[in-house]
Amino acid sequence: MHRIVLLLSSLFLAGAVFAGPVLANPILPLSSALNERMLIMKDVAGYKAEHHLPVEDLVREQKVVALAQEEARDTGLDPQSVVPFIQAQMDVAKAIQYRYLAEWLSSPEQNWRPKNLDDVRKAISDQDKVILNSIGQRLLVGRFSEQDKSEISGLLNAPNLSDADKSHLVNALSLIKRRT
Ligand SMILES: O=C(O)C(=O)C[C@]1(C(=O)O)C=C[C@@H](O)C=C1
Repeated sequence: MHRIVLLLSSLFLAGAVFAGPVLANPILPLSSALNERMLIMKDVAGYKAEHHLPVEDLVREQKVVALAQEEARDTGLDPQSVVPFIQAQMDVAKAIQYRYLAEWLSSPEQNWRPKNLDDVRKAISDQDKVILNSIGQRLLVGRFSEQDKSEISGLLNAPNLSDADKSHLVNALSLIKRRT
């Protein structure tokens, strides 16, 4: 009986120890929002291919940066420190789109139509909010460690994403600071 009580209480303690950090750890929601953002690039590339639009849209990029800086302020992040990260996300987004376009030259996508660009851009902004919020939460308990960076890299799995893209993203991510 004594042993059972001991076993149950140690299981309970182990649960308590694990439950806290796992629930409080924003690395999973952060990585899945990063993946979601990159997955959306298939629709962006498809729409641009259909409408003969260039991948790079610098006017849109300025808007994305401005929206992110606003979100950063609301989340307690230093708005200036998010700029290299947001730019890295857009660099990677462009690289992914170019890879889709290259792929479609020899194997066009069958029975598939891209979503409307306005809807897709709304979805991108929504993911940016989730991403910046998770980063804000994570920075409340300290900076991103090397282990966090490699954990995030390991969770990034969107199609057409290279290892160099992953490093570019996580390196820029670790430059983000909270507002002082
Ligand atoms: O909205 C677009 O047109 C995109 O291609 C997406 C995105 C982004 O990542 O937010 C990427 C590249 C463009 O230059 C502008 C914005």
